[in-house]
Amino acid sequence: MTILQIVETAAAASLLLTVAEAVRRLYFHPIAHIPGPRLAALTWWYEFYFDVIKPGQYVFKIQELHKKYGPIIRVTPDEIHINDVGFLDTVYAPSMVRRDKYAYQLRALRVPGSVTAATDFDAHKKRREPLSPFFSKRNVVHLEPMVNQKVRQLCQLISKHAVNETPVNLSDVLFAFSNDVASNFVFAHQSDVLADEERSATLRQHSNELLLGININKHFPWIPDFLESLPLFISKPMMPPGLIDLLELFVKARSELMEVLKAKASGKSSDMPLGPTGKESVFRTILDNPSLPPFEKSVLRLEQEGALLVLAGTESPAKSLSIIFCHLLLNPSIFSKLRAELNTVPETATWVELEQLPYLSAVLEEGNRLSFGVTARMARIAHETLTYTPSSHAVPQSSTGKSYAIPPGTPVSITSLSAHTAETVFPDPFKFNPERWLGSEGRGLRKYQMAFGKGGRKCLGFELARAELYLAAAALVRSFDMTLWETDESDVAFVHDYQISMPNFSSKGVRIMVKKL
Ligand code: HEM
Repeated sequence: MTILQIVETAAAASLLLTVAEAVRRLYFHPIAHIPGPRLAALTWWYEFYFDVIKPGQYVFKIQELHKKYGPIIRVTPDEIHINDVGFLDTVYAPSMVRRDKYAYQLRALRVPGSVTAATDFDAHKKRREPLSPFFSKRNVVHLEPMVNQKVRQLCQLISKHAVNETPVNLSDVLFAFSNDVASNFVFAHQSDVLADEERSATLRQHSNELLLGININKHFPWIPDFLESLPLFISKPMMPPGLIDLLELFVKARSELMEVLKAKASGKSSDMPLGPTGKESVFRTILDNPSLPPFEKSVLRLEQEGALLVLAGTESPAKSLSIIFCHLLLNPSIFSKLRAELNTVPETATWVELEQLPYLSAVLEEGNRLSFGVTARMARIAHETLTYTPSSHAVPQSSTGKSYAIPPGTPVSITSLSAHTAETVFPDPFKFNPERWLGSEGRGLRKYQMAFGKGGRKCLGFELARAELYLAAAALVRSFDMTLWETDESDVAFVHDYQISMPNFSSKGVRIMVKKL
């Protein structure tokens, strides 16, 4: 056989295989009966187009596709999306129901050793269980003075701008605030990004740049794999600054871990008051856990766990608070009502006391709803056949009411965009309207709040995030008169999906002018 014949045979064979696979996906695939565009069923390039070429748009395209194809659609060759909040509890089932995560989607995150990246139900449970007491409400209450100290520092920084009559980039300083809180909470050390406003701005910008690469990581994981496999002096000039920051975060997590290992080996105990977990840091919690096997305690895994906890704990609380303040300042009557309610409690009110305030709680719920939490599809995989029958919340309303069997092993998701804009539960969904969360009807809406996820994989940092939101929002509203500066609603609008919501690329963040009260 000549080389030409070999090439021709190989080309013919691969063409034949491609056609056979296309036919399988269209007609013989276990989800071939699910409606949707033929291209999405045929190839992941369809998703790639709306993820990367039309940047961060697939989540919006999916909403459009539902209008044409109904409340259940096939969004990639393997995956289903459902636009029906009546099905939320089935997809994001409670923690005792076996649901796996979808490995393909986790490629975006690049922290395989973290709790959030454990695809298998049992592996996830093993990782999450030792962490849970550290992130419990009791332990967050114990660490509340640390959060309060950061809130005071935040207020002092903003006060300086009041004196100098200069604008504050709230997005930057809130990023520094939540980064410090997350680092100090996880590592039990004193991180102080808030002390340096310029550094805060740079870190937030780098973090944005890292997020902008996240959709490419999912489609082409070999690109960051390749970069990371090279010696740093070669790869560093090619890396986006956010990836360099991430690698530095791994190094920081590793050095924190080494300190903990040293203290553990020497039997030295902490001189800090230890609180309900009896553990000083998250690493100590994991290392002392008797039921975790040694490989779960390896340095490589733990540095990824530490880095993920800081990353997850930084972006989202900062984003929610920026969104909340932008809407409060666009709606002065809501701001005044909130301040009036806050003035009914002493300035020293604790987080648990602030939680009793209905209007503050409603403002935070509404801000979290419009933050959309994790905006990417967070698919879950059931081990049993699921049956989807459109509920009264299905979008569009199904005229046939036809049921669909979803075979075991199929990734299924309902995005936070679908859930938070469901008109049957959130009428006029893009309006900032805290009133909708008030009273018993308002409380009933909480089961549709997806900002923190739902079920066994719900946000681990939920209580810490709530403490930050209550304490920071209350302090800022009570301490300052504020107006937006060169900022409008478009600076907090959900325009691109990069795992979290992003506004127009030209946005500089939420900026305000302040007067100290
Ligand atoms: C407003 C603030 C926050 C929001 C909106 C938020 C949102 C979310 C969401 C939606 C998930 C589920 C992701 C999924 O299903 O794949 C999640 C998971 C997680 N979050 Fe948060 N989060 C916030 C704050 C925090 C904080 C402060 C921390 C820790 C310091 C944290 C740590 C985590 C971790 C470790 C997970 C993975 C849990 C697991 O897989 O078991 N989050 N978060």
